[in-house]
Amino acid sequence: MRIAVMGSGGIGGYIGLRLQKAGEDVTFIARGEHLYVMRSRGLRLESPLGNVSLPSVNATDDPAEVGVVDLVIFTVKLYDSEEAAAAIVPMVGPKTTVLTLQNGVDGVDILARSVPHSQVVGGAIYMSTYLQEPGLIKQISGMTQMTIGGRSDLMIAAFRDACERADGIALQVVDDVDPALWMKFVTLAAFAGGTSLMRSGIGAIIADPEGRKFMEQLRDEGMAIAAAKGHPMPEGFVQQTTSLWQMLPPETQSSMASDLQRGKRIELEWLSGRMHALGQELGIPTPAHTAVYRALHLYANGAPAR
Ligand SMILES: NC(=O)C1=CN([C@@H]2O[C@H](COP(=O)(O)OP(=O)(O)OC[C@H]3O[C@@H](n4cnc5c(N)ncnc54)[C@H](OP(=O)(O)O)[C@@H]3O)[C@@H](O)[C@H]2O)C=CC1
Ligand SMILES: CC(C)(CO)C(=O)C(=O)O
Repeated sequence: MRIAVMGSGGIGGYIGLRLQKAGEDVTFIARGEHLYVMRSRGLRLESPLGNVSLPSVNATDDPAEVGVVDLVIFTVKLYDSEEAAAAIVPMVGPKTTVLTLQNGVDGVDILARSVPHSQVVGGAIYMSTYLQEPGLIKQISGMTQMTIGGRSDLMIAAFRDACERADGIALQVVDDVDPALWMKFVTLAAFAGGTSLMRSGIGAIIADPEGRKFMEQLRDEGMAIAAAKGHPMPEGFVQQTTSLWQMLPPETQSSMASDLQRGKRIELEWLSGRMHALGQELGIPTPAHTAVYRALHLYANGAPAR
């Protein structure tokens, strides 16, 4: 199958590399220095699961040059979504499926403003990867799980076969992905908000009684919002998140926290910002998410000038 990866950073670069290694025809859409390095030296992965090197990859910054593909894997940050969604249109024919693996619950709707809603599939991915330097993806834990929708979609069936042949991707395909998206949203909005605002790995936060309370508040607010939107968290969710916080290596923090530390833009608007907005719409108080949103808003577009 012909696959294009729109946004070849931590997640897109990782999935695209794994699929090309498994024999798929992959084109990476990228820009800047990363594109230049991929074109001249290929793409590498450093991973606890084993390092991988692709000396040669197809990479471009121009989706029109690629033409129509079978599957677009959409992995730009949420703040780049509107522009990137408009840019993929030349790669989307009537039989193309567009799979978003973005965090939050807005990815599908943003894409559906540029391509037909019926061709967009959502997915929730549990993985920790980032672009360490141009041409080099770093994976910092062995997590490889993703749950995506589109069980009756032919392109998703082909994608599932490709993932089975590939290393380092544990894929589950379901009919209705909304429960998985909302569960990740509630979990991640708390994790990203807490580790970003408290500037620490999860271990130190939950060892501190007030830090732990704040994490619990973030989680409980998310659960109330999700339930009011018709997506209650499953039985045992509270215990599950508590165990997750305890099991993760103590230094673990979210991708939003590491973007914040590196002075990059952050996906605040679609995580705590979305919880805050939904709280206002539904009349549900979200004091912890609102505090995260307001306190980090100054940094949403990258480190402010001093
Ligand atoms: N990284 C992780 O561990 C996880 C991330 N996620 C989610 O996955 C999504 C992607 O995150 P992540 O992979 O970390 O993001 P990255 O920033 O690592 O990668 C996104 C890439 O897309 C590029 N890009 C953006 N717009 C365009 C464009 N128009 N044309 C070409 N390239 C473009 C960016 O380039 P540039 O740098 O120049 O802007 C960047 O290289 C996010 O929603 C994130 O929340 C989910 C689970 C875990
Ligand atoms: C918590 C984690 C690593 C899980 O995939 C994540 O989604 C993120 O940090 O953005």
